[in-house]
Amino acid sequence: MMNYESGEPGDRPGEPEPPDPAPAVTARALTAVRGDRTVLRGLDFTLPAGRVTGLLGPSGCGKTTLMRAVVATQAKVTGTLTVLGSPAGHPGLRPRIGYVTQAPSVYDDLTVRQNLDYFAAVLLPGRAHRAGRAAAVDRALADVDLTDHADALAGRLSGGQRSRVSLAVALLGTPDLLVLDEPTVGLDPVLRRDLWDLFHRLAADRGTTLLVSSHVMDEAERCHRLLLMREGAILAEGTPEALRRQSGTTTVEEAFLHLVDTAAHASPEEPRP
Ligand SMILES: Nc1ncnc2c1ncn2[C@@H]1O[C@H](COP(=O)(O)OP(=O)(O)OP(=O)(O)O)[C@@H](O)[C@H]1O
Repeated sequence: MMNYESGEPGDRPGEPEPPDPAPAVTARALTAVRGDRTVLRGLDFTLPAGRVTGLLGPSGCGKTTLMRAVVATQAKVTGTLTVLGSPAGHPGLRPRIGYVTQAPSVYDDLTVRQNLDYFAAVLLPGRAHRAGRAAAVDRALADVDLTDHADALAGRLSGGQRSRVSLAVALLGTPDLLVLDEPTVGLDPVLRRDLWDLFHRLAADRGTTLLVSSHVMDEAERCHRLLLMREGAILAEGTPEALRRQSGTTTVEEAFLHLVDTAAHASPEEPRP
């Protein structure tokens, strides 16, 4: 069921890209300090609406911090950050953004369906929404391919299944922006492929904007666009194809390494903050 369903050009990575739509997120001079370290250093980037943007870079480069800034859970952030037309953190954005952290947030002593029922009740309280809640839960279960496990206790699921319950919770409210922190970590290749298919289906069919982090470079090829990060800075931004072409390489991983070398030669003495 997790297949591409749209025939629009550019929906599959590797196909000709249509012009980027208006940005769903725009960051200018985005800086974040954690402890006594400047973790994001004056970032400029955009996330086009209705596209899957991959946020790639080595462990510790600041991917989670950038995501936390976008969903406004990160303290000590400066610069300008506009999300879905409002400043990041605007109360009106809360129901429009889904955020899935690296640690699955599920109740182990509840079944999969009970977990979703609980979060649906928080999102859509009251008797008037009973039918809407049931429909949202059924749809989210189907989205993540867990309908057959709806009555299983969450505590008895595999790691990958638990992550998918977390993702289903984030999908309950039909978010316009979905921010996913390393959602495919530890998954087998088939599940990874199915999840990426789901991400593309959400973008193509529902117009959802997705920001998906990974430190595995081979996932880059699955994205419409990429933000390549290193040491708190954006090294490059563009389609996988454009990044490969600009650096004269055949893979995004080689492009990344080329960009790292180029940056090192451009500023060999640059001090680290
Ligand atoms: N609470 C904190 N106080 C101080 N420094 C922190 C804190 N949390 C994270 N950091 C530092 O901020 C930097 C960026 O961390 P972040 O979690 O954003 O990186 P990441 O790219 O998401 O890493 P990973 O891929 O391992 O999840 C790291 O050097 C980390 O050590």
